[in-house]
Amino acid sequence: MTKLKLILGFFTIIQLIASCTSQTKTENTDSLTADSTQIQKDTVTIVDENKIPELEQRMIDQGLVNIQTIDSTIMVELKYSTTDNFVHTDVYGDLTRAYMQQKPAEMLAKASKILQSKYPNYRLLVYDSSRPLTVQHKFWALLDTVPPIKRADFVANPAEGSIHNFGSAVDLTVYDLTTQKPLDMGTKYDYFGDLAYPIYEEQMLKEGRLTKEQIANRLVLRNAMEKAGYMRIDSEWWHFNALSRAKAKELYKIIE
Ligand SMILES: C[C@@H](N)C(=O)N[C@H](C)C(=O)O
Ligand SMILES: [Zn+2]
Repeated sequence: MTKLKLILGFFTIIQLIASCTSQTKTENTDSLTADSTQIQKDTVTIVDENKIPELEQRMIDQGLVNIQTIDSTIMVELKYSTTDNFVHTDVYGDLTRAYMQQKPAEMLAKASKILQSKYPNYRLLVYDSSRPLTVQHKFWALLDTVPPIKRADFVANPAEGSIHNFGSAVDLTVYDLTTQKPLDMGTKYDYFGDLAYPIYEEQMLKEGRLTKEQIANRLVLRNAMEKAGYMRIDSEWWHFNALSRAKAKELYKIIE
């Protein structure tokens, strides 16, 4: 009997300790939320929403603007700030907002308006905009299986600099609010092959590798961007330049 009491007492103490610990964790979570910080996935990772990431601050200091402050309907999902990209690495860290030089950002807002005036349920979805030169070097080095002459179709040579490095190029698609999905463009973002080339679309259609609908979807994006003054490139349906590389170099400082 005494032995049984002792065992019961022992389990009661263990339960008490366990409940105290979980209460402390809940209290901590509550106070952290009130402080506008977050606990992610119940781990000890604490994100301070008020702290501006170092890369973002550098871009602000260079005069770049958050495109969503110019047009809040533009959607942003920086793929290089995730591992869902062609290098399978998060190369942007805590940068999650998209920045551009003022004029290119205004041109993007114009494209967004043009798109929505024809298709009220469509939104521009930005995958990348300003990109530091250090990241451009990484991309170039990682694609070393492709000869430099062809590689430049997919990743601009860092020796010359990408127009992204001057805050004047954007990678994007069209998002449909009705289906809650991006439009089918025939390839994923950063698919580096013939199927992504706007100049081969007619040929790909004839060969049955792209459908009429996929090409029409690309044209929805391209028409809005070109009407706003953006220029497409031959090799990637998602990439648009606000101005030439020479003009970008003349007007803007490179993002190191
Ligand atoms: C890497 C890809 N998303 C891209 O933006 N390519 C162009 C050519 C660039 O690097 O400027
Ligand atoms: Zn691009």
